[in-house]
Amino acid sequence: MTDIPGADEYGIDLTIDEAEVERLLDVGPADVEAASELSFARNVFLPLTTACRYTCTYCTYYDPPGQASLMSPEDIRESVRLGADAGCTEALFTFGDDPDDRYTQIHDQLDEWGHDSIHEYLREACEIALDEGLLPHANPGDQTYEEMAQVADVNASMGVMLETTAEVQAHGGPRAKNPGQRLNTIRNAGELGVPFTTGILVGIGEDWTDRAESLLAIRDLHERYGHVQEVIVQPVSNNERWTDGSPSIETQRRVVAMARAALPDEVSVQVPPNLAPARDLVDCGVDDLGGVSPVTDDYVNPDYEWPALRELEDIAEHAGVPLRERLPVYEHFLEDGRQWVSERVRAELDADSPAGERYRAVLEGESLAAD
Ligand SMILES: O=c1nc2n(C[C@H](O)[C@H](O)[C@H](O)CO)c3cc(O)ccc3cc-2c(=O)[nH]1
Ligand SMILES: C[C@H]1O[C@@H](n2cnc3c(N)ncnc32)[C@H](O)[C@@H]1O
Ligand code: MET
Ligand code: SF4
Repeated sequence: MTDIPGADEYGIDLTIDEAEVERLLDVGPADVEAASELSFARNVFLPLTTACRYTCTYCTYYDPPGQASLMSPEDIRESVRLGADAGCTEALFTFGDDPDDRYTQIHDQLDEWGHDSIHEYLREACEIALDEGLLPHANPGDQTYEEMAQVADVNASMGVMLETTAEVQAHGGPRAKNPGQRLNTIRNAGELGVPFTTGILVGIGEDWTDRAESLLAIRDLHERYGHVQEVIVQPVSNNERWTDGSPSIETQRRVVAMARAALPDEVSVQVPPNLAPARDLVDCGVDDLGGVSPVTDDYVNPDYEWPALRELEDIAEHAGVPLRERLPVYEHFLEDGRQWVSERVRAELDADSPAGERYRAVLEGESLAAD
């Protein structure tokens, strides 16, 4: 057992070995191997709703009740079409947690469009993306098993950032994220066999021991289910609500090395190239640059523009490794004999359609020239 807040409540029983924590506290950039290639995905970002039950102090994304918006099915279709035309493969749905819970106007709007819940609407949104030629990757924050089960077969992969196992001020107040509930979401994905993205948010008040413990918690869940495809090491970034700054380059180098040392080889370590100094981190074990968009902003961090493909190539060149485009679901999940990908998604990958051709070109490594 651990003392992670909320872990008992959700029946999360992790084995975190003190000696492993100690080992990770000693790891630095010199102790890990640099990756032999860098991957990235081309995505379009769909901020389904700005309503959120939480009020994280670093977050500029959420709007208070009364002001929050909901993308319409027409908005969604227009955005995914733009993305498909620009050669993207991923529809990234990231939005506020349980928005219909606290905001009556969101609930009423969903009701008007014939939906009982945000997850029912998310299902329709994912169907639109699949129809228009993109593979959905949804991160709706915390999800119960039933909620995730409602959308699992229309997603190529899903995600939620663990952020941290510690209780921090930044999540404070009456509407605080609960680490137990986030771990429960990651476990639900494992139970449902959904390829999963998670990560830690660095610089929100956690200490080094918390970072090691968070990474070991992710490793423990991955060891049980084999479903974690990547772990994002995300530095918190300044915005109009958060002015406490980002972690230093030295801290980021050490935490990336710690992530690489904590996780098995098949789990990628991702840094977002718009928020992190990727060039200065590639020798610390980073092997993925995440989803970058040629058509939409990073709505979570709107002040930080996506680098162009050319800049990603520069980062890879600086590291002396090839740059490779990937799909939102990592390739080993497609090859594995287990059913990681639903019939619905598999049909799109195999389809005799322009989208099917685009997906296969990415898998065959023939995509970069198309930019
Ligand atoms: O554009 C962004 N993409 C984010 N992504 C997208 C990510 O870069 C890609 O969607 C995945 O690598 C899959 O291709 C996230 C995905 C998750 O599952 C969890 C958290 C994030 C966080 C961000 C983010 O802040 N901004
Ligand atoms: C989509 C993910 O974006 C992260 N997120 C929210 N606000 C910030 C910020 N200021 N800087 C960096 N990441 C942030 C959260 O961890 C969320 O899970
Ligand atoms: N609300 C979700 C989370 O925090 C996803 C978007 S955050 C801007 O995980
Ligand atoms: S980070 Fe996610 S959960 Fe926190 S307030 Fe922003 S949208 Fe909500």
